[in-house]
Amino acid sequence: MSTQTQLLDLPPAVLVLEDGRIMRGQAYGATGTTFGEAVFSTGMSGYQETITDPSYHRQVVVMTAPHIGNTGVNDEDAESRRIWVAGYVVRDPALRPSNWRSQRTLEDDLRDQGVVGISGIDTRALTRHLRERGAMRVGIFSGADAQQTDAALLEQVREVSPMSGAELASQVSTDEPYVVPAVGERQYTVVALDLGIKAMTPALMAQRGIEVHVLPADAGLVDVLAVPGVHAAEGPDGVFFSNGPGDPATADHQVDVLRSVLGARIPFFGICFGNQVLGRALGFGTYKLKYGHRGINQPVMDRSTRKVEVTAHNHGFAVDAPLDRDVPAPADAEQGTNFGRVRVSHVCLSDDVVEGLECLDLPAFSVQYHPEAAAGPHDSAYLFDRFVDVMRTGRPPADLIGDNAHSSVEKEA
Ligand SMILES: NC(=O)CC[C@H](N)C(=O)O
Repeated sequence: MSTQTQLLDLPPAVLVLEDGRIMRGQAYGATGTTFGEAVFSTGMSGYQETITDPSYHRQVVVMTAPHIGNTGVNDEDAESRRIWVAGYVVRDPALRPSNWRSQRTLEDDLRDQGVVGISGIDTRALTRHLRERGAMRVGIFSGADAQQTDAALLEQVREVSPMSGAELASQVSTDEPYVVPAVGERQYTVVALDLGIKAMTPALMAQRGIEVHVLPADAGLVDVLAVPGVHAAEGPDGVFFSNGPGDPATADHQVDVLRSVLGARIPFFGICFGNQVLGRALGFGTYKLKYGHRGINQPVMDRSTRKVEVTAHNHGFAVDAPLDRDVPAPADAEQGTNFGRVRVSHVCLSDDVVEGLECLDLPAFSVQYHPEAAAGPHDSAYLFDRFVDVMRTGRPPADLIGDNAHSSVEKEA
């Protein structure tokens, strides 16, 4: 228990993992009860972007950095309209934020939005536990709710539905389509399917002259094709599938839409959930990682340039595709499609998890991590330039390596 929070006589709180491990602390944020999947994030900064990332819907996030909240929160850095984490676990929350951009404390926002958290937790021990046993269901109970027997609390946790098999994109997606205008002259029009999109993604596209038409997760091929491109004969110049919460094995609708998009040779880029949907559309499976990748310091290699990037991650599932060779898309034999060859383009250097896919015969690619880097390093911003180059030429990304070095907005800046 931290001395800082101990001094403050806060209501008690208890964290109960589905395997029976129980940790005690103090109420943080809203007081009450919450459930979700316990996962840990290793980012030392960027907590505001983390909690507002819709991909964290139904997840209780444990922060491994011991001090959280030091720079407060502001009206500019949120990645969506609200906080999505189902619960928040910290060791030593900052009692008084200090930053020129700070407008409120982190705890104010958690409390105002009804997000139940817990502080004073030995987050290092909890992280090691999750790393050894895997991500699992968890409950946080605080105030009066903490006054139940451990057995009663555990029983409630074990009734929560697991992340595997959960379809959640429709719960976080926009209800209505909206447009993010291009900065400067409009050069391309892209349809972005909102499976849990973060604000930084359309912003980075807009900076590159892209007008982004964000559509709800249940949009069909007809809706996609109804958006006219600047150059394309029919439909938009490109299609993008965003990050998002839940199990990609449930995304059958989006897989069908994407198969049609690929069949029409419309340039495609996907991030995170979008990468998993591309994997499935091409005929690969997805699987659940033991404890996932979450944080802003994961080493990934772009295998076409052999450059290593430090990258932001938030994923609990991954695509099951062979690393050692290019393969024909399994869907071609199984579904009668004609997608051609596929390559794993990016790989995580910590554990060899597939971090990107590219088609060798179609203008389509995706990454499992977050080039929009909110929060995180900017090493991977070139992928948005690669998307522009793929739209400009209509060619597979591997044909263009070298070209994209010339079109970086960041380099011009
Ligand atoms: N950030 C994301 O898009 C996450 C994708 C998926 N929900 C996963 O956990 O792997």
